[in-house]
Amino acid sequence: MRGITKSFYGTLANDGVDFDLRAGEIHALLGENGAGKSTLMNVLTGLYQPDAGEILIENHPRRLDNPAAAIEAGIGMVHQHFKLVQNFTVAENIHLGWEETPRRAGAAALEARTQALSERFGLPVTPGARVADIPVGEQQRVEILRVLARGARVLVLDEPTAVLTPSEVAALFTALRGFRADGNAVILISHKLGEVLEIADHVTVMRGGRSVAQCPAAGASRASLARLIIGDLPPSGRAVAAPLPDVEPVEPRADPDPLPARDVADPAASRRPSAPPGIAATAGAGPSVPHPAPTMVLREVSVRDARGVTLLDRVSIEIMPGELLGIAGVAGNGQRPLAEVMTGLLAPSEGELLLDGASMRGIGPRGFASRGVGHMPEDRLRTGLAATLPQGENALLREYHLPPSTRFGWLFDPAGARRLARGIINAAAVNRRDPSIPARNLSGGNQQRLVAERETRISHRLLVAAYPTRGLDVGAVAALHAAMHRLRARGVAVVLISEEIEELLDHADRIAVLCAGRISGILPVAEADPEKLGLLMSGQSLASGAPVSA
Ligand SMILES: Nc1ncnc2c1ncn2[C@@H]1O[C@H](COP(=O)(O)OP(=O)(O)OP(=O)(O)O)[C@@H](O)[C@H]1O
Repeated sequence: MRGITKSFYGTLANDGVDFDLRAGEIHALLGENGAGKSTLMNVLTGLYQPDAGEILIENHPRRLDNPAAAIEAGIGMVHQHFKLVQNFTVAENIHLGWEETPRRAGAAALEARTQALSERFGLPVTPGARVADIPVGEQQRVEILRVLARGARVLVLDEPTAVLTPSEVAALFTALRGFRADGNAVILISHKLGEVLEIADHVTVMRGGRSVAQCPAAGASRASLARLIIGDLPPSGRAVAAPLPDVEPVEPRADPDPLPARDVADPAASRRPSAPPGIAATAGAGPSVPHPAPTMVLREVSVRDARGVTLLDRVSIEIMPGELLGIAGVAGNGQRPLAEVMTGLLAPSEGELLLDGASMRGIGPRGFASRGVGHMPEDRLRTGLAATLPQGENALLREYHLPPSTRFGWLFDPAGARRLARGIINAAAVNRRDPSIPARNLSGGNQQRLVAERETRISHRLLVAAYPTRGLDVGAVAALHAAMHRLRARGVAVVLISEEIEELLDHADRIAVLCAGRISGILPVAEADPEKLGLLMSGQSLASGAPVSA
């Protein structure tokens, strides 16, 4: 790619980018949120037309007017959000819209062809299974097979490991190495520097819409890559907006209803970050030390979906003030319903949920929010944001009915609302500060930053954060972890749902493990290690190694 320039309504997303890819390499494309990585790849795969610059394939200029033209030229991309038809089988998805699909072929023939492709590329799939019924890791293999089946020689992957378990990551990397050994090339967009060092041959770093460094991966370290990504100086380039000079800093929303003194005998003790009371209690605090009341209690909470399938099965947890509770487990084992129950989006089918000792029955998400419960959902674009609304309105979603968006408790104050929205956007460090930009036009990482700031602001009792660092660059990950610890130090309870054991061991006070909708164990972090957590995640109990009884 030579001198690729692409702007959106005055934002220069790519500014004269040069990018070289060689046959037989895995090339990592790195850069902070909003640096222009996805835009560059969307140009390469024919989704966007560059304003200037050209693409050369084997030294010949090539116009890629649409994704079909890119596929024709041997370039295919697997996006972060999969684009499969959930109700179709794996074989049907592979053959959909493919000109080599034989006419009038029955299901058996398509499945046999799929099986052959699966073996050829070393990507195991179940040809006859419905996509909705297979795990995310397999859905990703289907997406990759779709691209490879069409003869791709360049495979572009956008944060492919964000949704994979460690063993799925290992299997993916084996397949990518095989693809490389056949003389093909892979471009990998990633924020996970450890993985980049493990798999990549070459690295290109983007900053502010420009390509600022290329180097071999051998000899690089996490620290050296992080420095190239964030830079010693503030990010340069016109794609990154300076903070708005006229914006006053906004304070987190104050707790309108602080805990009465009798609930917390010694507020200082209960809110001491280094000694979360949940652990102090199990460590044998004497009977004379009054225990603080838990912030949230789930008692035998079950959730069933409309078809009667059990999503959560008699979950009991107490979350203490100032405690960071990690939730480990393979995604899809009840994380989403658990987060939704804790934030009022789902009502328990059975059991009881208490916040600060009071039943939350019949109280919806807005009631949870106004009592100080924030939620960073796993699906930021569909659940966390109104994608087509301006980012300023998205920033206000939790506070549009409160001052300074309103006066006298009922009168909407447009100037106050604008001030607050701009303050939130600033504090979120979103790279584009114009409040009128639709949320969907922010880069993935910047969408996540906006949700994080909006939700931590209102979390004066509890923050439920599901996979909150997905898509964030190294600097933003550190900022988010710091924000969680600040909440914890103020006595706010934090629930961190993550698939990354390291993240949980580094930040949590206790770790609960979800497996098949049940809590298979809860460990103080001092007693947890990857092996024990792995056993619990697969439904074994720690004592006997036997499966947890149903
Ligand atoms: N369709 C669009 N309309 C308007 N602006 C866009 C559009 N797509 C991207 N942008 C802007 O272009 C810039 C670069 O975004 P891009 O998605 O390429 O970043 P990225 O490096 O992939 O970031 P991330 O790591 O957060 O995914 C951002 O400022 C973004 O807001």
